[in-house]
Order: sequence, then C-alpha cells, then structure tokens
Amino acid sequence: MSSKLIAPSLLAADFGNLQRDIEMVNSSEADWFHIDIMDGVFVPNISYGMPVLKAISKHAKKTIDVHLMIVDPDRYIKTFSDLGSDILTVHYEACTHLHRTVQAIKAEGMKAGVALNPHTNINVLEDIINDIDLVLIMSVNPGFGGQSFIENTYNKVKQLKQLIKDKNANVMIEIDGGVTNKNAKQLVDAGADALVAGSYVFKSDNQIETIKDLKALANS
Ligand SMILES: O=C(CO)[C@H](O)[C@H](O)COP(=O)(O)O
Repeated sequence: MSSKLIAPSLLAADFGNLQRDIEMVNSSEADWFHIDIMDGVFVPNISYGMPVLKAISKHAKKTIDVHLMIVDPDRYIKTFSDLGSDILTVHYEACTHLHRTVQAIKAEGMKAGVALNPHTNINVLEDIINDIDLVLIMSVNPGFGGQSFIENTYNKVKQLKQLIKDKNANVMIEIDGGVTNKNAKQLVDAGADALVAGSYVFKSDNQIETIKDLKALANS
C-alpha cells in the first residue's frame, strides 16, 4: 500500500506572515502545497492570484497542487505551468470540453486533475477516468474554508474507487473540505489517497504536530 498524502491548503494560511507558513509546511511531514484559486464567478469568493502563487512557488520545496475554482480555465493553463504548478485540477462543472482541457494540461507537462462538486455524480467521469491523474472530490461546496464536512463523501469515494478498478485506471483520489482527525482515517479506508486540510492545520496551536498526527492517522 502506498503512503497516503497530506496537502495543507494555503487558503487558511496567515497572509500577513505567508513565508512563515510556507516554511512550516516545508519543514513538516506534509507532502503537497494545496493552492485554491477562486475567481468570484465559479464560486462566490475571490482568493488570491498569480503574484501570490509565484511567491509560494519560489519558496515551496514540495509538490504544488493547484485547484482552479474558475470558469473557462483553458485561458490560464500555460500561466499556471509557468508559475510552477505540478498538478493542475479543473472543475468538471466549469469545462465544456473537458477532454481538450485535460490534454492541454498534460501538454504543459503537469499532472491533470478533475474536481467534482458535492452534487456531481461520479459516473460523469466514466469517459475521462483513463486520461487523468487525479480526481478531487469536494467534501464541502467550494468557495470557503472552515465549512463542515459532507458525510455523503464517503459513498462517493467508494464509488470512485470502484470506477477506477473497473476501468483499470491509474488515478489518485484527493478529498478537500472539512478534513480533520475525525474523518481522515475513514476517508482513507474508503479509498482516498490524498487529504487536503486548511483550517484544521492552520488554526491549530501546533501546526507541525497537527500535520504529523493527520499523516499518522491517514497511514494507520
Ligand atoms: O477549497 C476549499 C473550499 O473551496 C477547501 O475547503 C479548502 O481547501 C480547505 O479548507 P478547510 O480544510 O478549512 O475546509
């Protein structure tokens, strides 16, 4: 069994002291930096954009996993590659020509992910699952950190795991939203490979220890 990954979401970082939080992730047991880009159109919030990603990527020593919560993401694929993204995830709900978008991400040398909103059924992935590297299951409605985990996520993870098996695909399952020590183990038991955690990590008293505990739980 391969090691389960922890990806702290910089959405919950202290932007007055961003470099300190980046260094904290670098020196922790975290595996990825998870970067949430929101455009105020696809989701009712605006997070941060290119200059901030550039600053993060300059200091980050781990995989940069970018989650685009934006409409028409094709416009920015090359830009995100140039800014250092290793994994670029787009929303199924935001892409008219998803297959073309996935090919464009891969052509830029990045791994391609597809995210699903909580209401979107896993079966929409049937004809794209063999072309992608990662599926991001949203366990909250995208747009804000600090929301409560949606329990139906466990069923979706199991359905996705089955689809991956049926199609003999090589795809990671990532979960984002409301991840804590209360659901980490159950998510991994259902089939998750990577857990994104924002508030639970950055709002804790000892962030390094919180990441370590989450990682231990995910790999227990
Ligand atoms: O992308 C999100 C919302 O759009 C996530 O909720 C965020 O990445 C993680 O935050 P939290 O752990 O506080 O839910």
